[in-house]
Amino acid sequence: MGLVMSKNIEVLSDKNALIARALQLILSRMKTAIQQRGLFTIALSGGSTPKPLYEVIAQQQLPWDKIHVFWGDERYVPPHHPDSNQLMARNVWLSKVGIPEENIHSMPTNDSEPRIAAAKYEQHLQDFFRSTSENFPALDIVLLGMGDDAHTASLFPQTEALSVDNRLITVGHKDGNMRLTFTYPFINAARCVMFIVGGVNKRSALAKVFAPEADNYQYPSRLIKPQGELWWLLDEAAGSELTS
Ligand SMILES: O=C1O[C@H](COP(=O)(O)O)[C@@H](O)[C@H](O)[C@H]1O
Repeated sequence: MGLVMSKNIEVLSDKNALIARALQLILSRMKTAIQQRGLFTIALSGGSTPKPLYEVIAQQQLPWDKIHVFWGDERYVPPHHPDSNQLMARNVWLSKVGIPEENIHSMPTNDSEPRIAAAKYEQHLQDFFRSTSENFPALDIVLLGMGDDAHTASLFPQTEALSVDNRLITVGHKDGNMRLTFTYPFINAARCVMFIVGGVNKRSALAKVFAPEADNYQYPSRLIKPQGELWWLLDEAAGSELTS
């Protein structure tokens, strides 16, 4: 595993400033990716925090045919279920722009066995990136959130998913509910990993994630040490104690 290239922590004044900064970084990395490689790949996070970001991305004039959207995690529910991460992104962003359906790489959730769905999505990624099982593909951006238990994607504290280091996708679970998730080494292979974290309820988890020593299995966001850029974008409510 290579060295972490750069770690950037920014505390923005409020949620609007947080979203504006995330948008600026995404657009800049998108421009570079399209200039250098002809396409831009991004993995989305779910939950509530990124919704206003997706709404504002939908308002941009972008080369949609060159943009490929994946998900870093998904709740194991049908695509129209209110908990579905892809449903939220489709409703506020993807259904509102001219992105080709084949550029939307949603996680499959229709197999009776989530393990089979995880293997299918992994194969889809390997085929798309033309990588091999020894070679983890690098997305241009992996967007992440963080729960108040320090989980990220669907890598929850003290779960088996945290020890999977030889796959791209595995099965996670929260309170007995199954999920699909990128594994931590796959996230770490990205060119840029961007956490977007807001709200006072995230403060104590952030303190543990940034502590010089703490249990990685109790605070899974600590496992994220990408080979490319690492951004922690925080609003004042979440991040003020980190800078004081
Ligand atoms: O369950 C999830 O939660 C995290 C954090 O969500 P937030 O609502 O606190 O922003 C999210 O990053 C993850 O993708 C999602 O499945």
